[in-house]
Amino acid sequence: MNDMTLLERKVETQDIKIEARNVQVHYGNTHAIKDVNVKIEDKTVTAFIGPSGCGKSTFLRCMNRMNDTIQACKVSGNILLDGEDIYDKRVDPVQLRAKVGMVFQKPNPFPKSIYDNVAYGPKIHGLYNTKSELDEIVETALRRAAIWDEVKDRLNAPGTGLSGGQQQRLCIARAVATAPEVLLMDEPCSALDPIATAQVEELIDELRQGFSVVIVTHSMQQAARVSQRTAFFHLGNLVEFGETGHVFTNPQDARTESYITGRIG
Ligand SMILES: Nc1ncnc2c1ncn2[C@@H]1O[C@H](COP(=O)(O)OP(=O)(O)OP(=O)(O)O)[C@@H](O)[C@H]1O
Repeated sequence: MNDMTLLERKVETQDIKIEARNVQVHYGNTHAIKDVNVKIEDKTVTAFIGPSGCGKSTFLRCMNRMNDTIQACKVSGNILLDGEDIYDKRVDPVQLRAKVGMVFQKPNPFPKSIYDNVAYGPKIHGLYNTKSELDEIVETALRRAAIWDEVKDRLNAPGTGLSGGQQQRLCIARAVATAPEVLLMDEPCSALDPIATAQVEELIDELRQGFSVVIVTHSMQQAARVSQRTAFFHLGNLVEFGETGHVFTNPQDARTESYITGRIG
């Protein structure tokens, strides 16, 4: 990794999209997230890194209340989206997840056509009036996910018939179709080959023009390639958070240094 390239890749400070205040997560007796405070910027890619089991996915799932579906999971503290607490009783988690979309580790298209995979969200959220408006939403989402040219002639074919990398870009199109403001990605490339990984990484860089993107990754190279901010978690603590170049070349905490130099993890 080229230190200078990383240090030179400065980013402007953007508006804060998500702010976590004193967030704690327990699964029964397991204290998975310990008093985490962090500000996630808009139009920025933030990478969550850290050893297995440190709480990266748990914290990611807090940001669109995916943990609500896990009975043993208890979340406390506040997570604010544009200043509004997403755990407020008045917030509908289904509406929230349209605003804060998620892409999972394994591509998981619905057993439906390519078109219907992307149209699903706009349909349940009533985001269009006419069929031609829906067609446009589907095309725009597929273009944003850099897969339109590969699927435009077979929109009625099943999504599950695409290659792994294409399926993952279809899932990104599905998430993008509800016009989210934040895109959460939990190891989105771990099931992909190097070419598909490179395509998705390029796409992540484009998506940040329109969204705040948060990505969990086991690959420090990937974090360095795609993100402008990096958060290092260790045993449920957010140990270090800052500009990616600085976290990788000049870590402030000995635990971060040990991890990035391969001594822990
Ligand atoms: N559904 C669950 N039920 C009980 N404990 C859980 C559950 N999910 C996660 N945990 C525990 O919470 C802690 C954090 O797990 P989490 O999956 O968030 O870590 P991670 O950093 O994403 O790990 P990995 O990199 O291996 O995916 C671990 O101790 C894990 O065993």
